[in-house]
Amino acid sequence: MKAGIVGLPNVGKSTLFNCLSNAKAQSANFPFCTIEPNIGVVNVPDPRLSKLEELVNPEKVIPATVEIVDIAGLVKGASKGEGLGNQFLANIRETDAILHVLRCFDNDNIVHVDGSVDPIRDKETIDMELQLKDLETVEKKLDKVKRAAKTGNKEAQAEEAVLLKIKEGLEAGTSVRALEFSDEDYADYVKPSQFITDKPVMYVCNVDEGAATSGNAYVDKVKDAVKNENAEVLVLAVGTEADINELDDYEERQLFLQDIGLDEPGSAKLIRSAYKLLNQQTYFTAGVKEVRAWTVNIGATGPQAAGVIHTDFEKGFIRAEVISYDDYVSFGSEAKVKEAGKMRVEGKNYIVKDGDVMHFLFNV
Ligand SMILES: Nc1ncnc2c1ncn2[C@@H]1O[C@H](COP(=O)(O)OP(=O)(O)OP(=O)(O)O)[C@@H](O)[C@H]1O
Ligand SMILES: [Mg+2]
Repeated sequence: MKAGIVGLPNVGKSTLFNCLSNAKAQSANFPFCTIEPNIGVVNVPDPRLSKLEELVNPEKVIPATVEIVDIAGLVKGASKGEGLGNQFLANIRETDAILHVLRCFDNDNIVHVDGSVDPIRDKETIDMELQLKDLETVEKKLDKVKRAAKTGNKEAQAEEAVLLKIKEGLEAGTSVRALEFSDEDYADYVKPSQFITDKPVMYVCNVDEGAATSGNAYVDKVKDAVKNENAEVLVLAVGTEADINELDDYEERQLFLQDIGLDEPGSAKLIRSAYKLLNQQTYFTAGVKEVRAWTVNIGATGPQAAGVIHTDFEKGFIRAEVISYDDYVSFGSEAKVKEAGKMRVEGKNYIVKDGDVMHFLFNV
C-alpha cells in the first residue's frame, strides 16, 4: 500500500517528501524538477511503541512503515499528454491514496505555473485532469461492455449502468469517490477499474512558517471548498519542516519546532493520517527479542494479521492471545495482564483492533 504526493509543479511536493523520508528527493525552484517518482519507506511515528519498549526492554524495536511516492507535477492538459502527463498519471494510478499538495503561501521568488497563488483553482485543475483520465478509462470500458449488454446479457447490463453513472458523474466534474453505489456494484464494477478519482484523498496545505499552527486565508478557502468531500485538510509549513528535518540533533529539532508553535512535526501527523487513509492499522508483538509494530488492513481477521508475519502463520493459525494496548500499559507486563485475567484468546473470526498486542499459536 502506498500513498502518492500529487499536485501542480513547483508547489512543494518533493520538499514534503523530504520532510517525511530520509531518502532525499531533489527539490528546486522550477517546474518539472521531478520526473521519475521518488519512493520512500517512512516509519510511522507511534508513541505506543516507545511505551512498550519501556515496559519490555527488548533488544530491538521495529516501527510500522508506509510507502510514500513523490510524483511529478501535473499541468492542465496532462490527461492529453501535456508535460509528460500520461506517464505521471500512470504513476498516480499505481498508488492507493492521494496526498494532494496545495500551494498556500505567497512568495514572489517561487514560480507558480499559472502565474498566481490560488489553491482552489489549482485543486480544480488537478481534479479535472484526473477526472478526464478516468473518463477515458470509463469510455473504453463502456465500448467493451456495450455489445454484450445489447444482446441481453444481464451482467453486462448491470455493469453498463454503473459505468454510465460514472461517465455522467465525471462529465459533470464529480470524482468517482463522491458517487454512491451499492456495495455489490462497487465491489464488482467500480473497484476493479481502479479509477484515479476513486482513490481516497487528503489535502496538504503548504503554508509559510508563520501560518504553521494558525493556517491562513488560503487554508480557510481550501477547507471551505472541500467541506463536502469528507477529506482531511492538513496544514504544514513544508519548507520550514524540511529544513528542520535536515538537523541531526533531536533537541535542536525540537527547539525549532517549538519556535513555530509545534510540539511534534506536522509531518508526523501527516504520516499517521496517510496510514489511516490507506485503511491501515497497527498491531504489536512484544517480546524481549523484539517489540514490533505490524501493519494490517482495518477489518483484518486474526489469521490475516498472522499472515503479515508469515504465510505459514496464516495457514496454520490456531488461535491468538490478545492483550489490548491499554491493558498492557495499565498492568505493566504480559504476566500481570494474565494474572488479572485480561488476556483474551481469540479464534479465526476475530477482527483485529488497532493497538492489539498479539501472540499467535499455529501449527505447520
Ligand atoms: N512553504 C514554502 N515556502 C517557501 N518556499 C517553499 C515552500 N515549500 C516549498 N518551497 C520551495 O518551492 C520550490 C519547489 O519545491 P519542490 O521542488 O518541492 O516542488 P515540487 O512540487 O516537487 O515541484 P516539481 O513538480 O517540479 O517536482 C523549492 O524551491 C522549495 O524550496
Ligand atoms: Mg518535485
